Parts: sequence; structure tokens; C-alpha cells
Amino acid sequence: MTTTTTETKISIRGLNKRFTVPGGHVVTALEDFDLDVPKGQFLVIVGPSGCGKTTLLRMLAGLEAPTSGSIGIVQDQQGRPENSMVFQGDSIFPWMSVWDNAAYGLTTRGVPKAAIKDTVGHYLDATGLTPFADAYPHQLSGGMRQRVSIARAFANDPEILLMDEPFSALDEQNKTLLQAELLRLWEETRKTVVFITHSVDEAVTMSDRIMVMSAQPGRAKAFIDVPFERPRDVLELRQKPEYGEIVYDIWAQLKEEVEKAKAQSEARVVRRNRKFLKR
Ligand SMILES: Nc1ncnc2c1ncn2[C@@H]1O[C@H](COP(=O)(O)OP(=O)(O)OP(=O)(O)O)[C@@H](O)[C@H]1O
Repeated sequence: MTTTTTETKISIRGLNKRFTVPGGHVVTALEDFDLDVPKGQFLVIVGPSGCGKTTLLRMLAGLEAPTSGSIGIVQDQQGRPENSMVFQGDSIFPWMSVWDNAAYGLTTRGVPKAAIKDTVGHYLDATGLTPFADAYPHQLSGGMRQRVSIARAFANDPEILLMDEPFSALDEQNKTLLQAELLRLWEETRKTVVFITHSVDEAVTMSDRIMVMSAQPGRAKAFIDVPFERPRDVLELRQKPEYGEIVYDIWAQLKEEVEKAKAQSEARVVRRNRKFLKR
């Protein structure tokens, strides 16, 4: 079974984001950006460095205000938090146990203790963390800390899940294990997900749809549907001939943008050096 309804969950229109950096120079991170994400879709964003992926996610999370334009997220259930975010690095509280970290969102919203026990117990089980419920983050490996972050995000039961390169700091084996775990959890809940990665393989493995972004200023350059049935088996999927075709398609779209981003970054270095030499 593939996913998604035709109902729109996230709707972005005419989004612009500009930053003024020291010296008065303006960086246009996103320009005239439009995006609709259907309810229950697992959307993955790929794009060259600096194209505005994190800025977009931070605006979706309400951590950054747009310069202009609008972001709409449909609230399906009263009282539910709008989003939960999982970052690349450690995003759990070092002073809290695994259990308390996973329960954090529910505790702060005053969910009854018995419901917290059921929900947190379920997600710690699903991520293999039950034996470590009383451990503290410094006693865990990087992969286990990311599992806590994922368990917390799902336990929080948000309207949408935002993930910014959650596995990029992990080794290949841990990455594959966590991708499989995330797929399993997601297939159980069918939350609307916006997930950023630099890995084309990860994008094809996880997503229903991939958005390739242009070099700065970031815009949606192409959308690629990923038609593989769910539930997915990470290793089996990678043996399919269609898998390789989609990976190729994405690279074909990305290549030009990565080259543009590289040229932009080299031009910035030249400008900076010129300024420095003029002093
Ligand atoms: N707070 C800020 N102040 C100034 N410029 C910023 C700020 N945040 C982001 N930028 C700039 O906006 C542009 C987009 O940054 P962003 O981090 O969103 O890109 P990205 O696509 O996530 O990059 P990467 O893939 O390297 O993580 C970059 O040029 C960045 O330097």
C-alpha cells in the first residue's frame, strides 16, 4: 500500500527569507517558495549546501519568522503540538533520563500519568530502549541518543514531524538500522514528515516524494515520486532496478545545483579576500 490522502497538511505560499549579515550584505535563503505537503506524506528534501533547507524547516517549526509569505499547517486534533523536531546532533536533555526525555512533551502538556506510561513504554519498546529507560544520555551511544530523540518525537504525537539530517552523524550500520526503525514507526503512525538529508540513498529509501531544491536562493526545482510499496525493507529495496533509476534521476537534477552552489561559495571567498586585501 502506498501512502497519503489528497488533503493538504502543509501549505506554503510565496515564502521569502532574507538574512542581513554583518557588513550589511543580504543573503536570500529562500525566494518565492511554494510547497504543498499532503497529509500523511513522507517528504524528503535534498539540495546543495546553503540552499535553505534548514531555514525552511526552522520556519515550519516556528523557530524563524519568514520575511514574507505564508506557512499553513492544518491542525487535525485540538491540543496536539504542531510539530516535533529531530536534529542531526544531540537534541535530548543531558540531565534527564531516557524515560524522562521521551516523556518530556507529554509531561509538559499535563497528559495523565497512565497515558504517558503507555505511550512512552510503547515508543521505548519500539526503539529497543526499554532496558535503558533509567540511563542518562552520556551513558548511551550516538545511535541510541538519536533513538531517544525519535522516541520523544513520536511520543509527543505532533501534527507534523520535522527531521533535519537526523542520521548524518551516524556510521553506515547504525544509519541503516535507524532508517529501518524510523520506517517501521512511521508506517505505524503515518505522520506527515518533512525530512532533510544529503544522502540520495536515504531520500529514496524513506520517502513518498522527494523535493530537489535549487542552489541559493532556494526554490523547489523538481519533485520525484517514490512509488515503492510499504512496508519497506531497506535492504530489499536497494536491490530493485527502479531504485537505481530513481537515484540516477535525483542525481541528474542535483548535479547542476551542487555545481552552482560550489561556484557561489568560491565567489564568496574571492569577494572576502578582495575586501581583506583592500584594507
Ligand atoms: N541566522 C542566519 N544569519 C545569517 N545567514 C543565515 C542564517 N541562517 C542561515 N543563513 C544563511 O542562509 C542560507 C541558507 O542556510 P541553510 O542553513 O538553511 O542552508 P542548508 O540548505 O540547510 O545548508 P546545509 O545543507 O549546508 O546545512 C546560507 O547562506 C546561510 O549562511
